[in-house]
Amino acid sequence: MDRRGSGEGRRGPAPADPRARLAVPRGASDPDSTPEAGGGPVILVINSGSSSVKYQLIDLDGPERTKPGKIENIGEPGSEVPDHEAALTRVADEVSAHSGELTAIGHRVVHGGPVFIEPTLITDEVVKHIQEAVPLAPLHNPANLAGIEVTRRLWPDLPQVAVFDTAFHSTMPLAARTYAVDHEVAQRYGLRRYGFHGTSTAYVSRVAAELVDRAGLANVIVLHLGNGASATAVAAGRCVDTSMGMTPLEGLVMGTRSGDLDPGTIFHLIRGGMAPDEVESMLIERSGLLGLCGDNDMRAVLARVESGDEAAALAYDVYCHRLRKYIGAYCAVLGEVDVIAFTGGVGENSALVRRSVLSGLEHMGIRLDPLRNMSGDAKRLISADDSDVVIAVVPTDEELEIARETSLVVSRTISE
Ligand SMILES: Nc1ncnc2c1ncn2[C@@H]1O[C@H](COP(=O)(O)OP(=O)(O)O)[C@@H](O)[C@H]1O
Ligand SMILES: CC(=O)OP(=O)(O)O
Ligand SMILES: [Mg+2]
Repeated sequence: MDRRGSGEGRRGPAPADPRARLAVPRGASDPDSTPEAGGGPVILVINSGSSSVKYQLIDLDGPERTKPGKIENIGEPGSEVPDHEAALTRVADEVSAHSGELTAIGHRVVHGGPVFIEPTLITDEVVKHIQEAVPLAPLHNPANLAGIEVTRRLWPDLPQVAVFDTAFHSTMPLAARTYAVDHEVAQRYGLRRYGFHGTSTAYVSRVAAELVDRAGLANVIVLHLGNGASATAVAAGRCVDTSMGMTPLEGLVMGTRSGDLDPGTIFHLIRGGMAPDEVESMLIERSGLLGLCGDNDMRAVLARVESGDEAAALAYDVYCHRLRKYIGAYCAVLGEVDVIAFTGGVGENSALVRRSVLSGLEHMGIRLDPLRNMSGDAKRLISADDSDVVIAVVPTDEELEIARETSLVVSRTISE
């Protein structure tokens, strides 16, 4: 087996007009039909965020899909989209030509709390549990819920499925998911690590394992670097450790979140006069790259580093240092690493970040090929031929993963 593989794994060209394929009539509008009745199941995937709603229609038989849609600036001053109701009504208009073909709606939900360890058909009870997890993901769950509430009203007859970021990490061993705090307090308050970005990590780790011909077997470190950022150690398809914790605040430096810090700093701030809510919003909304240099978009940070800006350079160095530290830690956790996979907006697009993060790790058998690292934005291997560990760029596809999981839940429900 050549663990380094040959390099390119580009997807085939997209059909000229994916909508044309989706226009094939489906049986899903017939209440007695199964997802297979009129062809492949067609899933509307909704990723409802605090200020944006991303959506896509996916026909799993192809898979064919519409262009991803995104409605931004929800509720912001001057925006034509005052709230999630308005945004999702717009989505309904956009997909109305296909609404008769829809089999189900799949929602990204960031925090599943202690209850959900797998994708779940949405009921009132499920909504209640997602609500209970709002304090654990205050940037994400309220927006996810807003999306669910509106689509349940707009499409009352369609099955709706919640696909949780936390689900993939439910296999995390106790030693990795347990905080070393007073046991009774931990029990009473439900303190434990959950981990996030699980849908993306499941997809990327599977593709990465296939890239090295070790499907289901490979040890993979997935670095999901988007607005939120996380590192996960995956052994043979199962999460064994991940950088985010009880909430999506722990771990790496992110666009606006601090990641790891001494909990003592929080008491220091509270004793110094800051209210707990103020500390929380400072740490999740005004920290990370934004807190360090005033920009949370990595492209802007990189442009400023280029022009010699010191604050941006420090922000960049802190970001890369933290990431390098987690890679070292997860090499230790996994013992042997087959692939390090970069994904998310930063991970997929920034050759510079990948280079900075991996520099100095050559003695661990982690060697980047500079040209492969620079070329293109598609799925590919970027390690040097003499690297012991394969390094890969794997564009994430949370939407496809959500569509697949949604379809599985719906099929299972129908056959029960
Ligand atoms: N060419 C690029 N170079 C560096 N960073 C990039 C590039 N393109 C996108 N990004 C970064 O990706 C981030 C968004 O990542 P993405 O995964 O799309 O976010 P989300 O978490 O919202 O899904 C942005 O903050 C931006 O800084
Ligand atoms: C959980 C999380 O951080 O998600 P995102 O990267 O979409 O903010
Ligand atoms: Mg994302």
